[in-house]
Amino acid sequence: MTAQIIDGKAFAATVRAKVADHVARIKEAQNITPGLAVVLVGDDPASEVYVRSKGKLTVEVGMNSYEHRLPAETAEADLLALIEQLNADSDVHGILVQLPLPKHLDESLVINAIAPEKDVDGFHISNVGRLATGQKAMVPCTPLGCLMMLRDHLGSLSGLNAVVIGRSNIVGKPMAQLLLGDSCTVTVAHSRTKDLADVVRRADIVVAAVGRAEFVPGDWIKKGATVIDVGINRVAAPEKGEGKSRLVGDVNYAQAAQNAGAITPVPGGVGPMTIACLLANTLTACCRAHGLAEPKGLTA
Ligand SMILES: Nc1nc2c(c(=O)[nH]1)N[C@@H](CN(C=O)c1ccc(C(=O)N[C@@H](CCC(=O)O)C(=O)O)cc1)CN2
Repeated sequence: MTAQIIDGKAFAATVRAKVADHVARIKEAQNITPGLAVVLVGDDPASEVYVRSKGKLTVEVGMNSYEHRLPAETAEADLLALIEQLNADSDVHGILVQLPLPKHLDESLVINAIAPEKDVDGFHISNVGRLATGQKAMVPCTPLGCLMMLRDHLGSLSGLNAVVIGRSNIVGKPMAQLLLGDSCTVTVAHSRTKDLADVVRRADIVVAAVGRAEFVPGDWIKKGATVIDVGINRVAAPEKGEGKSRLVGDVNYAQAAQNAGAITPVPGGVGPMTIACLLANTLTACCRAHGLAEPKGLTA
């Protein structure tokens, strides 16, 4: 069997088109433009790229983009004051603080300072609790993107065995909650899971989010399973020339594609869905703030 490729780049483009369509309609009917504020502290090169891309795509879907770039040595009190100001700004419907933050800043304190209804990353403790208890929440973008791709590929997920490898607060735990919400039987596996290979071999859905290059070999994948690879790992690629590198996921793609029914590639799988879902969440936050109907198919 050679797996069907789940093209996250193409799917993300369809999500952004739906967002753009809905934004145009609320602009026309309500004279409201959703606004997203992105805060970048420091000069981490990867974060720079992601923030630039977020700003560009926000404008492309017709929303207002507000970028706040602060120096790496910014005091915590100054960052909290900026968040306070954004919380109070009615033109700003979504606030995102790009992670990771410089070491001297307390990530939890900063995230929990964002008004929960503007927390388009879904990392605020109140959104975490709401998702875990099945209440309306802002849902973290990466797991939301994975869920959208799974629903699009499989239709109903009800009754399927799903394994999430990785238990991070940002991906593993919310992913498990979302799969439970769609009536999967969910196992959350991690580095201390006994007989991990056997656990994965029973799964109809495998979500790999361990952050270790090609950690999951192909012979762990059940025939016909759907594999969602969240990992983005840069590894040396001497075959491309001296000092060159390439991106790989947490799954050995070439091997897994022999067994899986469908699989997301890296790059071009889950990654592009993260930003598409950020835009979807900003639109959702705007609709909730103004008591408007929420966009269909763009939330959990
Ligand atoms: N506040 C947040 N910080 C971070 C998040 C987040 O969701 N919220 N996620 C990551 C970074 N990230 C978005 O911020 C992100 C990562 C990767 C991609 C992506 O499209 N990757 C491409 C490959 C890119 C490359 O060539 O290097 C892909 O997978 O195809 C988008 C967004 C950490 N911080």
